[in-house]
Amino acid sequence: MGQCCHKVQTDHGVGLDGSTIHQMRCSSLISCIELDNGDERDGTLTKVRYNVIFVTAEATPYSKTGGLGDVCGSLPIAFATRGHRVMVVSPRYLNGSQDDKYACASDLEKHINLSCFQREQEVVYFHEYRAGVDWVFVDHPCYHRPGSLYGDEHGAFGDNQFRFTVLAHAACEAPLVLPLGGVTYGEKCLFLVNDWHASLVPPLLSAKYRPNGVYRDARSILVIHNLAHQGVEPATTYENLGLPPEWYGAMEWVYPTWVRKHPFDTGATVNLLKGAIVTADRILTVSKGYAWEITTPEGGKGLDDLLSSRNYVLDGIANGIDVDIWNPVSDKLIPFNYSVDDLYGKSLCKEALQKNLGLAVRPQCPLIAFVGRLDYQKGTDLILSAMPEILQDDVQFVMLGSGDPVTESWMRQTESLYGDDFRGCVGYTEPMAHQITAGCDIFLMPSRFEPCGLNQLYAMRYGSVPVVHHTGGLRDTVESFDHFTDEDERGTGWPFSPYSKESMLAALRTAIKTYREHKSTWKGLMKRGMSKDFTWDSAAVQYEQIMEWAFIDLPYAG
Ligand SMILES: Nc1ncnc2c1ncn2[C@@H]1O[C@H](COP(=O)(O)OP(=O)(O)O[C@H]2O[C@H](CO)[C@@H](O)[C@H](O)[C@H]2O)[C@@H](O)[C@H]1O
Repeated sequence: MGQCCHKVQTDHGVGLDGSTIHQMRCSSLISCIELDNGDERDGTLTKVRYNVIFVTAEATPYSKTGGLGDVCGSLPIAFATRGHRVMVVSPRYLNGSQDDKYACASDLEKHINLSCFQREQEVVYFHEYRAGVDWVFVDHPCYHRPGSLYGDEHGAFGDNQFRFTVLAHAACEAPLVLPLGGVTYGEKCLFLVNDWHASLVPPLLSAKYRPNGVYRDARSILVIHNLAHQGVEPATTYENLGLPPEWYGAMEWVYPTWVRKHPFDTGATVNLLKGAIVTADRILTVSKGYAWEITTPEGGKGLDDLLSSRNYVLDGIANGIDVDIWNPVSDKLIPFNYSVDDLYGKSLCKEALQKNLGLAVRPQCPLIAFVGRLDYQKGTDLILSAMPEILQDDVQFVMLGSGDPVTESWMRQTESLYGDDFRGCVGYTEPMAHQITAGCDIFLMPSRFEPCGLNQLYAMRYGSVPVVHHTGGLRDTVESFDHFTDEDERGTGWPFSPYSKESMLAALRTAIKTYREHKSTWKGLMKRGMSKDFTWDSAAVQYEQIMEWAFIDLPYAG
């Protein structure tokens, strides 16, 4: 650790509850965390310190397929900055091509046997202490294989239930057995379990640990980043989970009759996310809008009744972003830096992007971008169907993403058809994502549903004006601009509704017209977006409130 910028420094001190404080404590109100680049980050200290255990399948910079990785890579650091003791437990994925990401994580030489899948499964823990956070990686041969985190070119891995059952069991043991910095986290901790991959943690606390007198002082919060993925497997796999037989009801989920395949199909499954919804002490989603949507039949993906029945512990907190990584003032991945007070660099970024993509360098031509996973959720079908009409206008359009093979080949075909105006970059790299976000004028995000969405936040921070479907977190984070009523003083973009090609085209046309004909209005939109507070700080304060409530209530005991 480097020298702290403040006066008093207690490196690896001992907290009120006897646990080790790794970060520098500078005064009673400010804490200071050293970041990867050597910079320090200051934060206001929390009033109550918690031992927080994030359990997640992804955490940048180690692993990422989407927004879950971004959130679990940056929110833990925000918590640590506020004075909490924070551990992140995720798998140690080795796929042969990016294994160096774990190079700084050392083997804790702690071999633990976990009881699941009818035998003892041995795991080992690796650990890196970085930016005030204990990053703990669960090592098991099931995480060592080529492909992405959840599958390969043949589809999802067939043993994902096994892989994430192992993760949940290992995460439950970690606070008890790992003396990080010399002291374990202990039983009085708060598990923040993210999505279905980590969802077995709350049932394990309730069914396995608490009846044996362990974790009676712990609490769990389920954070739903995406309800579309629930970890559903045949009911016969229940015995693999390492839970007592009498807890089957908490995990069971029965498909409605119309989905069943044949008359003897009972529809019975085990659903890991459902198990967590039943047993977690609190439930959070990543925006208030999505928290409401998942209690409706349209947005509940079959779990709306259950979620409604737990409405009193359900809440939404919009994500922040890593404002150090996504900062146009200092971003090293973009060719020119700029700020809200000096936007000249943005026009240079646009020029560089046009050159880089082989598009005509035309400063006045509106450049529209889409960056995201090519997935049903992201509404790429709307873009596909509207593209001929979009390109009738004098605009340029760039798409970056990978995923659905049909959309990928459509992107290649469209590029060969509309080579002058359209670029379809199949794949995903961080430098390309940053360059497109900085270089475009209009950022299109027509997601069918969007729990929070990060790309619209990145876009606004980079002065690119979002046009989004009016749903979930997009509705919560993009403030609608209306030049008739707002007199150019409010609004950061154009949310459109309903979900249709026509309404998306109408919003895009308004954006294009504003860009072309109302330059000062456009600048206002850019500047208001860039000036918004996207830091994790306000989200972290809201999380603390939920944690406080979780500890006031008795834990879920069945
Ligand atoms: N092909 C690709 N491969 C790898 N990375 C890619 C990629 N395409 C895009 N990305 C990147 O992944 C992130 C996507 O974040 P989002 O929040 O928009 O969506 P995602 O649906 O993954 O996350 C879910 O979780 C987040 C976090 O809570 C919610 O914001 C969101 O609504 C919810 O659907 C961005 O950093 C983006 O640039």
